Amino acid sequence: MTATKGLEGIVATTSSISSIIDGVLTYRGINIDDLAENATFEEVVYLLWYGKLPNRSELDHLVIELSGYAQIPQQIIDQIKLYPKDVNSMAALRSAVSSLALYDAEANDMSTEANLRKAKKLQAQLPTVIAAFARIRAGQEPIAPKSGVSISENFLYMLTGKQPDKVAVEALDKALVLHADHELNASTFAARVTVATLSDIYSGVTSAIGALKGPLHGGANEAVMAMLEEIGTADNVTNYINEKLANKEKIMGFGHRVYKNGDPRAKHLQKMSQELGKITGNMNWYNMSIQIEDIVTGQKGLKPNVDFYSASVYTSLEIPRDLFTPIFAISRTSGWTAHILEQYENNRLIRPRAEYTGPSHQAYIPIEKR
Ligand SMILES: CC(=O)SCCNC(=O)CCNC(=O)[C@H](O)C(C)(C)COP(=O)(O)OP(=O)(O)OC[C@H]1O[C@@H](n2cnc3c(N)ncnc32)[C@H](O)[C@@H]1OP(=O)(O)O
Ligand SMILES: O=C([O-])CC(=O)C(=O)O
Repeated sequence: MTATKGLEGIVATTSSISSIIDGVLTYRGINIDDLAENATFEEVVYLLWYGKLPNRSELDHLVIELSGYAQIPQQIIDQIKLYPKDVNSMAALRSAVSSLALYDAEANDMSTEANLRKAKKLQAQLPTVIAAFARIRAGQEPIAPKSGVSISENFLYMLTGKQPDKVAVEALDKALVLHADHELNASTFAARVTVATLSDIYSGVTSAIGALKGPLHGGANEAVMAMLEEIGTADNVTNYINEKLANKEKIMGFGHRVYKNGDPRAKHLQKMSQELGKITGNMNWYNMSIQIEDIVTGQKGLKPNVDFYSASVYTSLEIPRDLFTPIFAISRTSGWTAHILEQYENNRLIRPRAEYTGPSHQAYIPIEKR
């Protein structure tokens, strides 16, 4: 038995949800470029769950259904109020989502209908949890979700208490479309491993949130913004990046396990970053990002991934830095739950082997002789 470090190149499951073939990403066979240009997030959520695009009435129904599930139990709000004010936002989300199961009477109902319903509740409630967390730590009361409104609009409304403008809603919605699913990424794999024991969907999504939190995965978008803030202005970019590369440090938001010639999602986020920079009148983050890309791609051949330009996009939307990864989780809940439902449909316990590298033939030494 020989281990493959990081399971690189190992095909661990079949899936009909999303594919990355020759650098092209599709959801249910539809190119991500088409979805980014044309689809709303709810259309993509429907596509991932049901395997086809919704017609008008199916889409309208899903928007109403999701907004109908968006309210979170008072006990979750009370619990968030007890969290330390400076707690890590992904740790808060992980804890709150785990707790949602405690207040769902069908949390352990494993029927297909109950699991789809719980996928909808999770998709609807994550944005409410994150907005409530952000307001509570700022000393404000949480705002209840509106009914009949899209996830993007509702999230920005619950976060700020104001009706968000159309540009912001559309930008967030496109970002959610772009982050919704990505084959067998680490957090989706974590979700599938968890539910393959026939554990419940809340456990699967909680595992996934824990995996997404890390800076080698979803946590990179926040790390990118921390880097941009540390650099400060375009004048400092060259020295900063050259020094990092010389020290063999990783530049967050670059590189990918699967894409070696570039992440097809990055160009959409780059364009959004530029457009939002023009609208807000602050091109600093975009200009710095372009300069960083030139140096990192020029010197290392590494291309930006989905996390790189999403950092400046969310900053232009005035979203606090530590909500970037939770927003990724809002989007990826659609993919996680689609994969969990697919796993249940054709389940087998996921249990690989390890190549043992420890000592062998060791004698047991009685404790008094050690
Ligand atoms: C949504 C997402 O999860 S997208 C990914 C988000 N993560 C990041 O942006 C973090 C930065 N990037 C990385 O750490 C990596 O590129 C990963 C985790 C995305 C992929 O990792 P792997 O496929 O395991 O590649 P690995 O880390 O082994 O890198 C291979 C080589 O490229 C280098 N490299 C990879 N990424 C970077 C980077 N961002 N900056 C500098 N060098 C890099 C490594 O140092 C390594 O060099 P070496 O062979 O000289 O040791
Ligand atoms: O697929 C991966 O390894 C990481 C990624 O880009 C994603 O999850 O969107």
